[in-house]
Amino acid sequence: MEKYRSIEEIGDGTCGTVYKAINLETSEIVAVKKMKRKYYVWEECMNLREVKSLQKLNHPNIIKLKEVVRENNELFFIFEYMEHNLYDIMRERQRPFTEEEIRGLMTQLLQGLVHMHRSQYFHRDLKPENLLVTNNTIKIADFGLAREVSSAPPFTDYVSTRWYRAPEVLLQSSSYTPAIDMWAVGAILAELFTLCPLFPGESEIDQLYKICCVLGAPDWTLFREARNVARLMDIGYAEIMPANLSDLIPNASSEAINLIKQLCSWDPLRRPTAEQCLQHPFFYVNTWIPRQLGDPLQLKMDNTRSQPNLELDLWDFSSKTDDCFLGLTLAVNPSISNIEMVRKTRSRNQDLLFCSDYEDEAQHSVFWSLLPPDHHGNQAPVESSLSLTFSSTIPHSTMGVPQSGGYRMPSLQPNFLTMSSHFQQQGHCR
Ligand SMILES: Nc1ncnc2c1ncn2[C@@H]1O[C@H](COP(=O)(O)OP(=O)(O)OP(=O)(O)O)[C@@H](O)[C@H]1O
Repeated sequence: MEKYRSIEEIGDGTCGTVYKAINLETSEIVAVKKMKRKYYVWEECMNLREVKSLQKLNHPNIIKLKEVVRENNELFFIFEYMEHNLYDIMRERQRPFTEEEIRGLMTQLLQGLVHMHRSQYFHRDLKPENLLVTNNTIKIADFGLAREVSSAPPFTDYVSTRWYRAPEVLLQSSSYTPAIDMWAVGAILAELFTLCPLFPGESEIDQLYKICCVLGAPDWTLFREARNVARLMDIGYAEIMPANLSDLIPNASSEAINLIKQLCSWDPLRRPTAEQCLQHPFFYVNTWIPRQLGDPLQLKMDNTRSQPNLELDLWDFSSKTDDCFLGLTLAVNPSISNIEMVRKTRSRNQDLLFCSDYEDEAQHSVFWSLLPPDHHGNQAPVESSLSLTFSSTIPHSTMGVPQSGGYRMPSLQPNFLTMSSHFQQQGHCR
């Protein structure tokens, strides 16, 4: 890692800490993700989903993995650097995005997804934090959970961010499809309009409940797992009527509302693919006349937007060794359900998101706050240091000698480096 000097820490995720760094040989600014767990053998690194998937995915809207370096049993991913993530952009935003801006972002996201799904991968953890943005270009990042479509179910090792989690995953279906990414796209699309998450569940049950409040109860004749909703939530789910999405997202055009509705379908089979989305009229609207914002719900510009907790599904924890999260010791348990059922009063409308009528009583509504609370072995001796370069634009260092444990991929060019503690000396790495 001696050719990289870290500049600042820019992200701290579940699997790794991300630093902005400079390549001293080329002066290129990069993002270095230092994985939190140790990696003692090179094969283990190359089996990581992030490596396996990104190595195959080459698209302008998918983050580029330039190099993988293992040094002192620590693993570093070198990515192209992006200036922002969509979460920060939304949090800091003072005014809503225009529909034109949203179209631009969504088109790119969908194009990246078309490529990913066509390449037989699905992401499984799409969320605003994993969408990186520089100069209006958006790129999908964090492939730590990516899976091959063809890989055999059951998929029991799923760890994703609750607010963007598809109902079939919440309902513990063990064989889900790329349609779970499309659900997340629907939730992100809605959020781009309101700058607030559409389904800010505080626990898995609360998550399902909030989905019910917006979509209404699922039709179990069409969607097999739907009957679990009633069992899990201990409610007569048939009584929950859908909310009017146009009330929840008053600044969205009818085309946008229609697309969100399709993407956020209970039944994964009803969700459009990324390719189909790009054909949706939402992407062909030239002019749009904003609707009157006279609804009880006013769009709340909320800069104190919080992050969802990341949950580890500990009872379903995979025994597979290639999962980056196996090294984690931190588990955040789902918080208890905190559904607030209040009477619909004008005075609270600014802070509350209207959800749906409840139990057929017109004056009763279910709300949740638009201002959720903030929550959001011994070291083995040094044996080798090596890296793989994924981009031909990076000059290869030829220092050092190949180690016997070195792993060579047919399509990649190994780039062996001498061991160095230079990167760690910057005081950023743990
Ligand atoms: N290439 C990059 N350029 C700039 N910032 C980045 C880059 N990659 C990641 N980041 C920042 O670091 C954060 C964490 O990165 P990443 O999601 O890859 O880590 P993680 O440990 O897998 O996180 P998670 O907890 O979401 O699984 C991102 O949300 C983003 O803000």
